[in-house]
Amino acid sequence: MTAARRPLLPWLVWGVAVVAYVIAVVNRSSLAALGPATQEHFGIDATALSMFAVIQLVVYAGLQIPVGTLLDRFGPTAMILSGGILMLTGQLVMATVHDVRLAILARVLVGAGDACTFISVIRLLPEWFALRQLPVVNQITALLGQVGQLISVMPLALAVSVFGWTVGFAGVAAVGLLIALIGAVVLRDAPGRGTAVERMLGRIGRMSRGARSFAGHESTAELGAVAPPPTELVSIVGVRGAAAPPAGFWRRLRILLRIPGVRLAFWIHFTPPFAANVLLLLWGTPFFTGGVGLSPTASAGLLSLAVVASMVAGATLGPLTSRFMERRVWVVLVGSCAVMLVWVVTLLWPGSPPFAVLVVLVLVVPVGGPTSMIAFEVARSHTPRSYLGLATGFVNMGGFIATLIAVFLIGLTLDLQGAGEPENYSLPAFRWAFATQIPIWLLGLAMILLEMRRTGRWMNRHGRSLR
Ligand SMILES: N[C@@H](Cc1c[nH]cn1)C(=O)NCC(=O)O
Repeated sequence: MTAARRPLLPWLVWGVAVVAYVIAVVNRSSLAALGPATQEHFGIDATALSMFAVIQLVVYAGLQIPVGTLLDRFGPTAMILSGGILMLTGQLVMATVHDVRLAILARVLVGAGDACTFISVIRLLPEWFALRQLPVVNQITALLGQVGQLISVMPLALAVSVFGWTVGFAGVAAVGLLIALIGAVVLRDAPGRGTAVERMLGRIGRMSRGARSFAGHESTAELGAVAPPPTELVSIVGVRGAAAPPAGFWRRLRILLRIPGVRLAFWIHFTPPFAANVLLLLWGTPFFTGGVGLSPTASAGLLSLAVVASMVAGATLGPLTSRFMERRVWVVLVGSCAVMLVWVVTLLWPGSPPFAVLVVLVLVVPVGGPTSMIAFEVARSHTPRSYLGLATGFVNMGGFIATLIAVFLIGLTLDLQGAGEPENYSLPAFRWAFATQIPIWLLGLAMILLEMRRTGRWMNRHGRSLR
């Protein structure tokens, strides 16, 4: 095999895009290990502190559709770089202010930059990798983001405690600036397209012009706004209205939502991951310590095991869904049912669930995170190329909406039982609270089955086979 048949540039572009995503995760979780330091720095209570996290999540989820629209207009490189600049500006504000209102503005900027990054990276990959490689590359991308979460928190907490608040956050901003500068000279939307610097100078370099992707197609730069489907992106012909002249935002959204495969992808992102997010983001520690009565150390051990289980599942599911692409929606159904089943067994266990059952719980529930990545594969198979940014953003909202609903219902159910404070936590109260996840799974599973049938009929009509 010649060097020309094994292009290096896709790996280089992917490497820089992944580092940009890891930095986004570092920014996202930069307050995770700094709760007390943040309270002291701004003089705020725990409720105000939790507002930082909630605002950031709401900004992230709320911006997915606008960012997806901009992604289709300006391309992944511009969006990844803009995201990086927004996040580093947010961290510079965080580093320098003492006013809590400005700190909230800083978190809004960080949330907005974060919202630009993941879906842009996911949108970039089909331009550089072959259809069979994508499930693996997508999973490794998400998996490395998790590593970022694991390794970023400690160094930042250490930097803040040794060098102080300002230097710690300015340091994060400096790393972000470095990656943005590297991104400006490495990232390219597709083979044949220039880097950000080349486009600014109006001169596309030789490396960019001669670039080849693993997708086995020549440069897509000369193709029209809507190219043929070289990586199983659906042809525009199959989508009513999409071939019309450039449409406004609402019309584009309506056209997209008429495609059953896109709706199927949304529910695939909605159903499997929320239970893992609920455990890891908020309710894991209160349940294990206040509900089951474990020590904080045992509880932290279980949550760390959950992160490892999620990474192992990602590394396994990538090759599996690449090999059995035609069965990928069944993988989602089986994965979601397994997550629900293990929770039902834990909730119905007579008395306090033994440690072994909790170990099974934290090994199975996190599988939902990587399973939800299949949503992006399904979305890509059903979306015209010029709508793929919007579709990716729309689909990426699914898991976040389900997580916000579950987190809210669990808190509400605890409050309604008078068990909303740590001193009132009890196992029966947590049983009812976690049982509120069941209707969310049932809704998601029912919608997946419904949209699967509709997608099947749509595919028959348009002579397509991959669901
Ligand atoms: N489904 C998650 C990614 C994931 C993979 N494994 C565990 N989680 C997702 O969509 N993430 C979006 C993001 O911005 O990180």
